[in-house]
Amino acid sequence: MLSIYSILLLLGLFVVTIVRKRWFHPLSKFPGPFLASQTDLWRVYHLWTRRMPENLIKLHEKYGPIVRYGPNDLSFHGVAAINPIYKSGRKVSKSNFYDGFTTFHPNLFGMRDEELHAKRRRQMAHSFSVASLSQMESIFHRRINHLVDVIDSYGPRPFDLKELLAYYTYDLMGELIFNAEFGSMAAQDPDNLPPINEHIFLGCMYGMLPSLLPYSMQLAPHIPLPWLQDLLKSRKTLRDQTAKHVAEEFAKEKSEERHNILARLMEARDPETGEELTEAQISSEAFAFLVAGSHTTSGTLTLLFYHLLHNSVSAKNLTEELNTSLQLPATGNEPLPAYSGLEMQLPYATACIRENYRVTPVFTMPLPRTIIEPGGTVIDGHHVPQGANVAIVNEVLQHNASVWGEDHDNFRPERWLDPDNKLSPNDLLPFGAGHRACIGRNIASMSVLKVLTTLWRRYELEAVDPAEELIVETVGIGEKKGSLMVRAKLRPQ
Ligand code: HEM
Repeated sequence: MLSIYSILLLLGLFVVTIVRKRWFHPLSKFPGPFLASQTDLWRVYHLWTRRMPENLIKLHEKYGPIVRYGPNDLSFHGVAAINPIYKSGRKVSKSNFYDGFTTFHPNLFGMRDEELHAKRRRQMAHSFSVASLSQMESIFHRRINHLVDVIDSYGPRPFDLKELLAYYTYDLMGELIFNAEFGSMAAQDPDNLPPINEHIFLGCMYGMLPSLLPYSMQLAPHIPLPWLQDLLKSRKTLRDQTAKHVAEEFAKEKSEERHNILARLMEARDPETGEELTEAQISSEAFAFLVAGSHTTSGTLTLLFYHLLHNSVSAKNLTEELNTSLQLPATGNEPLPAYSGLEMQLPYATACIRENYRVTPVFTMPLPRTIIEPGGTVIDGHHVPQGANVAIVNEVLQHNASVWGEDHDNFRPERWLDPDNKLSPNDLLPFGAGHRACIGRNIASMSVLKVLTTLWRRYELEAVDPAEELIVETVGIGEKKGSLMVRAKLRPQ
């Protein structure tokens, strides 16, 4: 039994800890919810609600440009914070949040060692360039034509566009990365898709409780929660499949010319040292591509189609632009136009895509950086001490009324085309910023523009429920809640 003195001592320690964290902590001058200043569990709870970005937007409206949303964590919502947080080189580094994503081997996304990252990025960058991807454009076209065939097969019947886009993206990634046929569009069975968002959820959960790492990762297999065990099993399956595809590619004769990311990575050399990537490194990167690139792209496309299907002005303007600018027969599986130069040719479609990234970005997890500069640094006019974690949640930045106006909640592509109010795409962060920005953005951009133009040009799409309200749920990656049921009619020639 604890004596009364021990209980009083524990109580005293408890109170001292609370007082210290709230009033004597290096971040105590920054406002925020009381509970957030005390425990990381506050953020875990908000992640669990699937509404973290919305809640952070409200907190910024209440507390101003900086919110202390964790004991050692600050969220910023001003454009002026982008450069010091994401573009100041070695003054900051990825925080221990990212350890939640590097379960076995470090990969480009999760690695915190900046030297290692710089080397890996040098080795990989060329494989993701537009020039390199242009040689793989036929893969995009094959996958889009398969999507078109499936939509055609529905005739006047309604179908879930969100689901088809998920199959399209997953199969695209399979062929683009591994030259493999994942077959999800052919099967049209959602159970064939790996639970990628759940992987992200688990990664964010681990990462938001960094003091429990690595115990949480070691304990997880022993926690008898069926959903957790299923998730760990499917994560292992995906990892094993990835390793198998990589091993197969390594076993192939090197003489034949191959155009896929894996083949490119096998040929890749560090331009400074000539060093190659090992099979284990490629395997862990390929796994990360599937996780980082599949649902992000299909989720983005789903939201884009939702906005266009529920916004008659934008829908009409887009139809007009595609009819006049795109020299494409509306029907038939003719070759799709090349990506290069397409954005310039289609300013309205480009504005729609940009506006979708602004109003409903999918990569909504905080992207925290730790200040490593001795003496701290100045962000948006405020001194932040060394050791603090600082982040911008892109949805928070992109719903800052002082930047985007009072109508920031509305999908209005015209805002990007207004010559009197020049907005800068650099003030958006859908793909992050600086040297850790998305390496796969060219793949995503090609997919989004090609799928949008092909489907919109070919079909008159109609939402089954034109009054459906949009709900986005986010587990670090956001997605439209529920299905996106549509009907498609071939446009007249
Ligand atoms: C619409 C689709 C996509 C979105 C919105 C997106 C968003 C992002 C964001 C915001 C980051 C920065 C994370 C940070 O600062 O911590 C990132 C990084 C990354 N993304 Fe993407 N991404 C998309 C598609 C892809 C694709 C298709 C791939 C791969 C095939 C990919 C692979 C990666 C990798 C490897 C990183 C880490 C880069 C580094 O740290 O050097 N992403 N992505």
